[in-house]
Amino acid sequence: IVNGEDARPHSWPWQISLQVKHGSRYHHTCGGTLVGPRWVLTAGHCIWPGDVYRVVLGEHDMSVQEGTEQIRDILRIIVHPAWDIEHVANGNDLALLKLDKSPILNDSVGVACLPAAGEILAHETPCFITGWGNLYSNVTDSSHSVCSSSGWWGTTVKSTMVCAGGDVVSGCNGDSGGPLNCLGQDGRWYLQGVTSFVSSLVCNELKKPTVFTRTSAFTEWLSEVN
Ligand SMILES: CC(C)c1ccc(NC(=O)[C@@H]2CCCN2C(=O)[C@H](CCCC[NH3+])NC(=O)C(F)(F)F)cc1
Repeated sequence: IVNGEDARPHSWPWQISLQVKHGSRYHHTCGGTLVGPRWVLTAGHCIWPGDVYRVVLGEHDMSVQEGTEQIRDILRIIVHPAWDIEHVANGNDLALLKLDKSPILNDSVGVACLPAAGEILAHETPCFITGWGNLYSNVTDSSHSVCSSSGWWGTTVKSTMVCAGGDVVSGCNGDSGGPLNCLGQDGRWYLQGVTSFVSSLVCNELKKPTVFTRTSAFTEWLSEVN
């Protein structure tokens, strides 16, 4: 996250760290969100065939064993069938991870709410991008019409995506797959987006806000799996 700030520990209890195994060690590669007792939603572009992953929940400071961490192996990886790493602009940048067993839900580990099918964010809805990605870049979404205009992302941004953040705060590498957390009318936080891409020049490039996969466009696919 560029121009972000340290979160109060465990204030986003559904935020997970997706870790990839290199040799005998695991390291953080992407964010993700616990969306069910045994299901994590992340970005399709985080998954590389042949790699071994694990999920760490209840994490805050990665350099310290805080006692709240829960580590789970992954039983099954379901990448969205229409995701194509060669065509990021087509969208569908999603993957569902089935955990070998449910984590213990407590103050540090919780499940995020999913929005209703087709729900479109009201402008100025309070949203936060969270993650352990690169630092140095509180966000408002830019409307689809602005975000897909020329000078901005143009036709790269599809209606199955949502833009938020931008020239100040943005997601950055390592935040991939993490949540766009937005406050609902009921006072609950909703997973409105899954961090997909930023400018390849600089994470918080003007008129290139962070682009998220809009979860409300994938309600059907998300409900299919269990
Ligand atoms: C759709 C096309 C015009 C396009 C738009 C933006 C990019 N951005 C990028 O490549 C920048 C540079 C580092 C990784 N990155 C990204 O945006 C990667 C996804 C890359 C997938 C494609 N290789 N995503 C992230 O860093 C993010 F934002 F999720 F945290 C690449 C291609």
